[in-house]
Amino acid sequence: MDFLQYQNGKLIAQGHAIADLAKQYGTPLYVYSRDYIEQQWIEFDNALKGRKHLICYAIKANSNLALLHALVQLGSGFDIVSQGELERVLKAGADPKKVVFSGVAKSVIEIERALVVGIKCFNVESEAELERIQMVAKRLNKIAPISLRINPDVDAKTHPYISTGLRDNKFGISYQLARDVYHKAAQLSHIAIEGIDCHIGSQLTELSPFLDAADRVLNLVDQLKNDGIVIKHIDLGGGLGVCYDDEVPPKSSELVNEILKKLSAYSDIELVFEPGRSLVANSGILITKVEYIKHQDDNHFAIVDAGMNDLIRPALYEAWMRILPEKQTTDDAITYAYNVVGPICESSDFLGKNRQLSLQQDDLLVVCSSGAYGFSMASNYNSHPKAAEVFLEASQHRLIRQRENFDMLWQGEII
Ligand SMILES: Cc1ncc(COP(=O)(O)O)c(C=O)c1O
Ligand SMILES: N[C@@H](CCCC[NH3+])C(=O)O
Repeated sequence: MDFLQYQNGKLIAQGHAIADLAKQYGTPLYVYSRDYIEQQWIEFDNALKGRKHLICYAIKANSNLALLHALVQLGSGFDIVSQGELERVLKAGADPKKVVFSGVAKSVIEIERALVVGIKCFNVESEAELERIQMVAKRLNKIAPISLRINPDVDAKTHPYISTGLRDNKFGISYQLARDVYHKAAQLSHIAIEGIDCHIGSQLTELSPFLDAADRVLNLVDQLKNDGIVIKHIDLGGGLGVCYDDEVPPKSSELVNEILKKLSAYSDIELVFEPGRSLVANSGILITKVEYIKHQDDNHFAIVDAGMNDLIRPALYEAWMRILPEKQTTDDAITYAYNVVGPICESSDFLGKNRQLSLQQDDLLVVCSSGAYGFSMASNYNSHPKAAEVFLEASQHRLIRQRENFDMLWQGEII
């Protein structure tokens, strides 16, 4: 991670000592570099210069309002999957005309709200959803802009839980049916066909699945053109992977360049991307404190104050995330192969296994690459208040979400 390095044996994030951040804000603590996020967004955007385009950041990756506001200021659009996410982007100051709405289960109320605020487009995931949008739009006397999310049946070559473009996945409309559903959409009085969409999965580390999916989408665009159905934008979703360990995913500019080559004959069509992880994962760290060390039989446990309630990726996908000690390990240090485990009463509650570390009680550890699908997937399981979040902005840092207190834990409950 570019913004983390050791100086005089201490871990520093963008000029700030991890130990000082932990002291000021407490642990567990999420810290994000605003500069890093802006840099990723600008690189993506620059690669698309000269082409009509929109980057719709997928806010499920990290939906903190300060982070969203930073992207609003850059001119970003947003990909949302619920009314909660819609309200978040509006609160952060987003232009609804730059918001695309994905997700397989849009309710009547969600559709109504999106129509009232005037979003750019619904990414429709089933024929039944299309009918519902028509029904709601007719009642409100509005025209609903739509894309069909195509399930291209392409193997994203990623973890099965985060693969979304295979025929057995619940997402999108099957490639074989899509043309007929477009014909149906064209007949509906309160539907305006705007685009076509696909998103085949997350943490993709190769270009070929993106290109295969794009081929299938373009094939459909051609067929639809022959049928007299005009597609104004192509949305190729998100999914670009990041380096957690030794992966070498394509850069956003590489992905964009290859896609632009494919789309050279379609220069009048706007290009939309929905990156999430690639913009934010490596902007973020989770700082946690060692509560206890336990050497038992052949096992060495570092029991820390952050668990699967704060960061569920290791428990859910056995995801490997780099863990760095705040104090740099010296050559003569005695190390053990630690399982770094959290406070939660589940055996799957670990942040990392078999990590060679030299540790003592009260030491700090940093879980790298936790800017995406970290806090946004956090829960209050075992009644732990959620962690605080901090933004690093150039040489400053500031709180962007206060640590939850106990009153917040039972807010809304009735005895
Ligand atoms: C529809 C849609 N768009 C975009 C994304 C963002 O994906 P990623 O964070 O892998 O870029 C997702 C999540 O996988 C998604 O479901
Ligand atoms: N939560 C997943 C990514 C899911 C993407 C959403 N479709 C992860 O942490 O890798």
